Amino acid sequence: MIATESLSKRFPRVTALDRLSLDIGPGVTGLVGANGAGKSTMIKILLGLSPATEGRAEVLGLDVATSGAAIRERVGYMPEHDCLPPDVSATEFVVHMARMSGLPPTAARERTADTLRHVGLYEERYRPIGGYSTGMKQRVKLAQALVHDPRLVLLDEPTNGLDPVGRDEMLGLIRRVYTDFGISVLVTSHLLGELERTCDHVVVIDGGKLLRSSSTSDFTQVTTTLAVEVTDTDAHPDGTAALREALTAAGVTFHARVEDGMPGAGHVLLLEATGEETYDLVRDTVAELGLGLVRMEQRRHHIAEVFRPGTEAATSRPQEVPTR
Ligand SMILES: Nc1ncnc2c1ncn2[C@@H]1O[C@H](COP(=O)(O)OP(=O)(O)OP(=O)(O)O)[C@@H](O)[C@H]1O
Repeated sequence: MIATESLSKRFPRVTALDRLSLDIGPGVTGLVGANGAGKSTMIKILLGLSPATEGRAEVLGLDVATSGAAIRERVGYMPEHDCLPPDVSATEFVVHMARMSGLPPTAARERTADTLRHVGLYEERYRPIGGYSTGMKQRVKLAQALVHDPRLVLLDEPTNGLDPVGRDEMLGLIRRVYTDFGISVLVTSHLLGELERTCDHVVVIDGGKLLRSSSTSDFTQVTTTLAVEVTDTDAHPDGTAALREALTAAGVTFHARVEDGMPGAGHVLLLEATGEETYDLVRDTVAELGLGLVRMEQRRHHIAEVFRPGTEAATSRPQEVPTR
């Protein structure tokens, strides 16, 4: 879908992209990086809107340096910033964009109705955009990127400004763009956690340089860390401490860090599992102490660790890439 070779973009005072070589196939790909990492610059180059300083890039087999117009016919683009006219309705705007992409009037109207329905805009689509919420505006921006039935869409920070529910809905929509319509997606974000759930492949850039490009499952392989949470009892008012003591005596190694557990339960102990026998030992020790086992789970790596090598990100909340 997208291939770049030693792609660089230098502005007078900053190198936005530094010899980036990438090969992105079909599916949903996340382009992750802190603010200023070079994500928007990359998208503009891929659309043929901004020339690279060095290197080359191809989108759908077309050279960005010479085939910008042909690329923009086949690729949808959702820009980061608000670019919607406040005085027209979503229907009028998206029909206009469909016509601009070359669709005849009837097809443009039909495709607009379908696309707005798919992004979850119904009766509101006849009201002026100026009165829309941020979430509705983001949906209109997504609809205009999809209306001409492209093979690939480039979405620049589509979850920006959305609350957690709106963000989840937008991520679900993005996933369906590929699963339901077969349109591949390149989506940028500075929130690592959200792309972990949505993307098949993740590309991480920092200061214009490629940090890592892997399938999401490679990023999130299981670790040898076991998280265990138990309840307190009358006999053991601090069940977590009792379990820790018993397991330490049995030779189990613990991570220095503990986490807060569920309300009413203790802390979450993080221990090193050497194999199946560690699970058995934990289960038997919990039973011997008469504690309640709230959870015992093998931890997975999180994409956030790319930015904090050697640590284990234990949260499932979206994690912001540290700003440099
Ligand atoms: N037209 C320009 N002239 C000069 N510098 C620019 C220009 N466009 C971008 N830059 C710089 O290039 C770097 C990368 O910017 P870019 O907008 O691509 O980052 P980003 O990862 O998309 O971040 P954000 O999400 O904040 O837009 C930044 O340091 C930015 O200031």
